[in-house]
Parts: sequence; C-alpha cells; structure tokens
Amino acid sequence: MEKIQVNINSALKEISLEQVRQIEKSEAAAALQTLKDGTGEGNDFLGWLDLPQRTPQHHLDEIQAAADQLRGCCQYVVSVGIGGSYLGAKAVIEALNNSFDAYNAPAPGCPKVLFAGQNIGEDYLNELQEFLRDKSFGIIVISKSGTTTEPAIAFRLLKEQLEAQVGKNEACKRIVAITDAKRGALRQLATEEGYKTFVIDDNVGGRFSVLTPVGLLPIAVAGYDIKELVRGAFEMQEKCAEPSDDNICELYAATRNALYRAGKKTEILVNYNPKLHYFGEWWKQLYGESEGKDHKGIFPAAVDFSTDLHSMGQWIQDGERTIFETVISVEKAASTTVIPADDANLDGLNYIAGKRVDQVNKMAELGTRIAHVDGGVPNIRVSVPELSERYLGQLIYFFELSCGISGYLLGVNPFNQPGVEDYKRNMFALLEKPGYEEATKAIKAKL
Ligand SMILES: O=P(O)(O)OC[C@H]1O[C@H](O)[C@H](O)[C@@H](O)[C@@H]1O
Repeated sequence: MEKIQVNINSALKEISLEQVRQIEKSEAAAALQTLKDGTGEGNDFLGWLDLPQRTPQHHLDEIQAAADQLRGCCQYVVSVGIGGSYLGAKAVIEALNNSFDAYNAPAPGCPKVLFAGQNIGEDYLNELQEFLRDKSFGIIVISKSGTTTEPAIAFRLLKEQLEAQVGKNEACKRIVAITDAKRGALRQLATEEGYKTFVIDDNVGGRFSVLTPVGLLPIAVAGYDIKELVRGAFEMQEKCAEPSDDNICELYAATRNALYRAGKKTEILVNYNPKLHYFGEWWKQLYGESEGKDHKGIFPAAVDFSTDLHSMGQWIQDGERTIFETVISVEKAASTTVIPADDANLDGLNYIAGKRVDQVNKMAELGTRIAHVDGGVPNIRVSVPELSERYLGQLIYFFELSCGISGYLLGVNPFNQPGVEDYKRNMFALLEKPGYEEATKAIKAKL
C-alpha cells in the first residue's frame, strides 16, 4: 500500500540504530503515552491530538457552506492572520495550487485566496489595497487570541475598504471571523457587526490549528477537499495512536533527539518540490515554538532544493557539522514532462533526453543525499506518495504528533510560547500603548 514512510538509514553514522530504538522504546513510547493520558506539561492544549477523529462531518459541511458562500460572491478572498492563523492554510494551498495560478484571472466561482496580516509592511498593505480597489473581495479574519497586532491592522484597513466598496451590509456578509469562543477583541467585534464566525477551541494552540476552521476555511475557499484532508489526518492518527515498533512518529522523534544529543543542533527540512516551500514555513513554526525554550531545542531551518543547493549547498556540504537534514520526498509528480532530444546537442544534455524531469530531480535528490551523508550530514527521509489533500493531511498529523512526542523527549512544555510575548511588550511600550506606561519608561531608558 502506498503510504508515508520514514527512513533513517542515512542518519546512522554518528548515532546507532540501537540508540534510536532504545529512545523509541523507552522515552518516545512514554512521551506518547503521556500525551494520550494528558498528564504532561501543557496538557490543557491537547485538543489537536484526536481532532481528526472528533471532527464531525456536519462541522466540515458548515465550513464548506461558508466557503461556498464566499466563493459565490468574491473574486478574491483575503485570509488575514499570522503564525498558526496563516501558515497551515498557506502551506496546503501552495502545495496543491498550480504554481502559476497567481498569473491567471480568477474563474467564476473560484476565487483566489490572498494572505495578509502576516507582516506590518506598509508598502505590502498599500499594494494589496490598490490591487483590491476594483475587485470584488471578501475577508476571512483569523486570530485565536483576537488581539494580535499584525492581523488587526490589516483587518482594520481591509474592513474599511470593503465597507466603502460594497456598503456595510454587504461587507458584513463577506466577512468571516475565526477566533476564540468568548474572549478577545475580534470576538467582540464579530458579535457587534454580526459576522459569520467559527470558533477555535481553547485546547488547540495556533500552530496545531490547521485542521480547525483556521486552516480548513481558506483551504475550502481555494477549492480543495477538506474532507479528504481530515480523512488523511485521521488515517495517520489511527496509525500512530499506540506506542509500537513501527510507529513512524516515535521513530522520527527518537531519531531527531538522538541526533540532537550527538551535537546536531540544527535540523534542515528539505524539499525537492517548490510547492512545499510553505510547508517548510509551517513546520518551522510548529517545531520552533514548541521546542525552542529553556535554552534548549533543535533550530528548525528549511531549504528548497535544488534551488538552494546553489546558495546554501556549500555550507551544508562543508560548514560546521552541527546539522542534519529531514527530506520530504514526493514519490510521484502529478504531471509528465519529458526532456526533448536536440540534434545539435550544443548544451550536451542529450544524455538525459527521453527522461522525465522528475527522474532527473530524483537523481539530484539521491546524489545530494549521498554527498551530504559523506560530508557528515545525517539524513532522515520522509517519503510521501503524492501531493494530494489526503497525503497532506497525513503529513500534517505526522509532524504534529511527532512534535508533541519530541517536545516531551526534550523535556520542555511543547504547547506554550512565552518567548513570543517579549517583542510585543517592547513594541507596545515603544508605541506608548495605554497600560504600558511603566514599560514605556523602562524601555526608553534603554534607548
Ligand atoms: O491567532 P493569533 O492569536 O492571532 O496568534 C497568531 C500567532 O502569534 C502569536 O504571537 C503566537 O506566537 C503564535 O503561536 C500564533 O500562532
């Protein structure tokens, strides 16, 4: 059967299979059990663990109906959010989209999903507003806390623009808010304005929320099958629910921790498919916020190969030996392109004429893996049969569960992110936000 597989053979130079098995059998199995029992740190944020199983069809139907409503009246739908309220949807849509979709005008009933609120770039926002000036658009505004500054600024601008373009009544019908059930400024605003809303459960953290309306609504608006995505996630949930010898989440978590203990402080997530660029961004938040604390944690980096082999390849091959790679390898390309023969053969490429581009890509992958392993970079390979909703759902749950296990192996609470607050406190103090007077004085003294 085609399935997601994890192969660690190319990671076993500086660590042994016995070491990995030992961690897997004892610590990883215990970590998985702790997650299941809900007895570990951060156990009030475990709602994602059985989310695929708990998600009823009627909930997915309700999300689909909201998506269809937006699809029916908008050329563009702007998904406003940052971090976990943005990266999951962006990752899935980019993985499934035609790479050149951005250049096509939207077809009737198939709006394009744009993303905003993930930066405070004045020019970015200005250009977005200019772009939308003569377009019909709607907004999905997503913030679990309902108080995050970046999306709040973007939403304030876009809401004002939408109301000016279509009137307040119509604007209300084109705005969907996804936020906390009760708390936060966005909840209050949505209630007062009468927006359609979806709730992010208290026990699902932002970076684990892609399989809630946070990710599912923009993905459905983009025209992808959210039932298949959740079905895939459920398959992985069932497959990896129990500690066992062939639990790939335990295997991945145990291997990366064995490598970390052997001095490999940076994990580079590698893809050989540009469609997975944002999957790497999603993964970086998942692992970075979950593990980077108490002055510990593998640094999660990501590269797109072969593109970045021509910029980062030298460092990876020959720089400081504190890194390992996890390669997401997509087994099957969705289309077929064969390299043509050329009589003149001036570029000397006739030796690959008749081969598929994907075949060349696979040899680039294999050749790179061998070179990097020879160069002292351990390599974990996660193979995915193809890029589809089902396998992306599996992959998402695979990385989420592995992350929970891995965080407990590291000895941190994987479900909080106290460090993210520090920059916000300084920014609010510098902007002289009411209530921050003391902090404002303190930070001004440092300038
Ligand atoms: O969804 P929100 O509450 O707006 O949060 C968006 C993001 O920003 C925060 O600063 C957190 O560090 C992230 O975990 C979160 O995903």
